[in-house]
Amino acid sequence: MTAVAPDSTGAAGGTQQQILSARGLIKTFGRVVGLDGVDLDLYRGEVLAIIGDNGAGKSTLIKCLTGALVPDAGTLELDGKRVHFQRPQDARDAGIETVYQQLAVIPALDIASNLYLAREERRAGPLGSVLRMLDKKGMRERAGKAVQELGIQTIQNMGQAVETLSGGQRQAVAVSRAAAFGGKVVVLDEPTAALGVKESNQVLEMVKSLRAKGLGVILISHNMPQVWEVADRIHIQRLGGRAGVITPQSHSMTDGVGIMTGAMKLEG
Ligand SMILES: Nc1ncnc2c1ncn2[C@@H]1O[C@H](COP(=O)(O)OP(=O)(O)OP(=O)(O)O)[C@@H](O)[C@H]1O
Repeated sequence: MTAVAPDSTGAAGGTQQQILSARGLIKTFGRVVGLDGVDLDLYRGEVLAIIGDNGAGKSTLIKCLTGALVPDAGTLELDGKRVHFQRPQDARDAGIETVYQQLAVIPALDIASNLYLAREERRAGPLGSVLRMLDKKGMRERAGKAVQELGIQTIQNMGQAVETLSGGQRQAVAVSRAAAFGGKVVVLDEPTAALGVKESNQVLEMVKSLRAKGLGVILISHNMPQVWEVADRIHIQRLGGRAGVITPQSHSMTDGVGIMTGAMKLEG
């Protein structure tokens, strides 16, 4: 399905292919309203940032998009088809990968093994035996290619244990894993929160590479300068609802914070 990105939200201007579309998502926790009817649109080859104050519903929203929570009401379409995710694996199988702040990597395993966690590739055993063997060499080669494609030059050896990597490099492994298998959408929850300036910049460069590969990227962040640097559009959550969608060109950081806190209202 091809949809035209609304001009008011500034997405690249022309026709853009919509990957993900959520309409009227509602999620309550007892009497607490997490989401009160939220719409979200994501296009191919764009970075959509989600910003909002604490408790605005950002995590609840991405959990509903990635199968970690099942919304009480609302619809989700991926590539124009209705999807109903009951668990994270459903979203992953459909092409949505999530990198949480607490990284889903196993420190003691090497990079290639982490990339292929729960997706190990096997090859035929010696002399055509029916026993299939783990294709370690093949996995390392392909892992190296995935990491290289994202422009992560600092990781040299795919056999290196992840626990010996820096924070930024670990994040890079998690993002590579998502990019190598996700195919369509990568969701990053505060990917730079625990990183220094140099490592944060590396992660932002990776985000740009994912976009250049045509993936849709959703980036939750409290770091406004980073959001204004990397996002194509910015979805603002406030009190469980979508307060508006802006772009770094249409609005300043001060405006964004104003909309987040309710000090400023978007027209229309
Ligand atoms: N499992 C839960 N049980 C009860 N209430 C919840 C649960 N998860 C979220 N909430 C509530 O839903 C609302 C939205 O929370 P959410 O975590 O989505 O916000 P957030 O924007 O991600 O906040 P933060 O920036 O602080 O992480 C909050 O009022 C929160 O207390």
